[in-house]
Amino acid sequence: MTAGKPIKCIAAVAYEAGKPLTVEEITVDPPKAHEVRVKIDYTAVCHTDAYTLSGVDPEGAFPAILGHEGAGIVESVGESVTNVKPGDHVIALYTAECQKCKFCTSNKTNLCSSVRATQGKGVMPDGTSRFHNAKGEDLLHFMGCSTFSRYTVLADVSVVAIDPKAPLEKVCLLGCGVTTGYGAAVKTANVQKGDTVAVFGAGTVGLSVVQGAKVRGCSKIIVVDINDDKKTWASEFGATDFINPMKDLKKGETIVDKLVEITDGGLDFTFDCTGNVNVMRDALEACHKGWGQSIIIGVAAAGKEISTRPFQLVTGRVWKGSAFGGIKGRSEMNGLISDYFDGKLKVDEFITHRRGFTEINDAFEDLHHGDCLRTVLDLSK
Ligand SMILES: NC(=O)C1=CN([C@@H]2O[C@H](COP(=O)(O)OP(=O)(O)OC[C@H]3O[C@@H](n4cnc5c(N)ncnc54)[C@H](OP(=O)(O)O)[C@@H]3O)[C@@H](O)[C@H]2O)C=CC1
Ligand SMILES: N[C@@H](CCC(=O)N[C@@H](CSC=O)C(=O)NCC(=O)O)C(=O)O
Ligand SMILES: [Zn+2]
Ligand SMILES: [Zn+2]
Repeated sequence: MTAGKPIKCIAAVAYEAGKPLTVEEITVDPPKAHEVRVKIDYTAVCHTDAYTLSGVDPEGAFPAILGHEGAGIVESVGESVTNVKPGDHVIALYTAECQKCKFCTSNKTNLCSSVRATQGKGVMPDGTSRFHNAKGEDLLHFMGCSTFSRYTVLADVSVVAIDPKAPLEKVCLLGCGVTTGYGAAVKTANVQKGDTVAVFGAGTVGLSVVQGAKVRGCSKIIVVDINDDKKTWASEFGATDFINPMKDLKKGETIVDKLVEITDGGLDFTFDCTGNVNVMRDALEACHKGWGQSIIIGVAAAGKEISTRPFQLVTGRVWKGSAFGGIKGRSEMNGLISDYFDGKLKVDEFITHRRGFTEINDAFEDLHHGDCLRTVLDLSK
């Protein structure tokens, strides 16, 4: 009934950096060729949404509809869409997978170039927006997803159909945080049985690295976080040790000294899940000489740069990065859903808060409290 027509629906609009979102009625245009319109049922708020809203994202532009950790049901598709159909249950993918570009066919990366340039400018691949406010002004898209709207339009390469038995109110988390951390451990780093691992930052991303390391049988999984309240979670997700650098170090001792001491020379793998460039340096320098690898996952603000003595790299430590855990969304998401059904991948455990969509600004507040991993918003409320 709605196919081919504009839809009026509720959305949360970020009009200005650093200001609360405005929940209001917007108009969502029908999908054009190679586009899909999705009714979003559930979305979580990721730290990256808060990062962009704060104004420190070099790609952040306003007014925009943020949100990228969402799941819903396809309402209609534009011409030439073959990978999904109306009624399919889908997860939005901020890392597209066209399966044709130089990146997708390289078998070296999950980064896809098909829509990334326009995605970074907040528009659809044809350079225009599908969102308009009541004044008729265009609203920008975000990360190719814009899940903070009851209806959104995505490029077909940015959508994956999933097993309809998967509960959308839970697996929406596979749209970012859980997949990112888990994939960073099992794909980007490809940690192995017996490896030693340190994870800096015990949010959803860091704790998902921990569960990946546990699945692979790593011998030591050390979580480093400045908040003691994260200790119980760390242990529940599989950490063997927890260090709070604010209180667990001797006078004059650094976190690098401590980690190197308790691991007989340093770790096989470390992961930054904080976005703090000083932590990124510590994570690299805590790696074992000769082979230790440090994976940067955290997103740092505009203008921030990483540094270390080149000698750290000369002597065999490796700095790597990971986006969306190295996971190719369209090819590999259903594998993660199977792991979830088989009890190998924890997802539900990250949902500490649930709210109606109109409470979205409270969900951003939740992020700043130590008792929150993810708040899932119900778009029907
Ligand atoms: N590369 C990618 O594909 C992706 C990157 N990200 C990025 O990953 C990072 C983590 O995301 P998420 O887990 O959602 O975020 P959270 O904010 O939930 O987790 C970060 C954790 O790090 C802790 N922390 C802060 N400073 C330090 C420090 N100096 N040393 C140790 N721990 C510290 C925080 O403690 P406290 O709560 O007390 O501040 C918090 O527990 C973010 O930067 C996010 O933008 C997210 C998804 C995908
Ligand atoms: N826009 C930022 C970069 C933000 C960033 O690094 N995003 C991550 C995902 S964060 C998800 O919560 C990512 O996958 N980056 C790869 C990409 O292609 O965007 C900036 O310009 O610094
Ligand atoms: Zn995210
Ligand atoms: Zn591609």
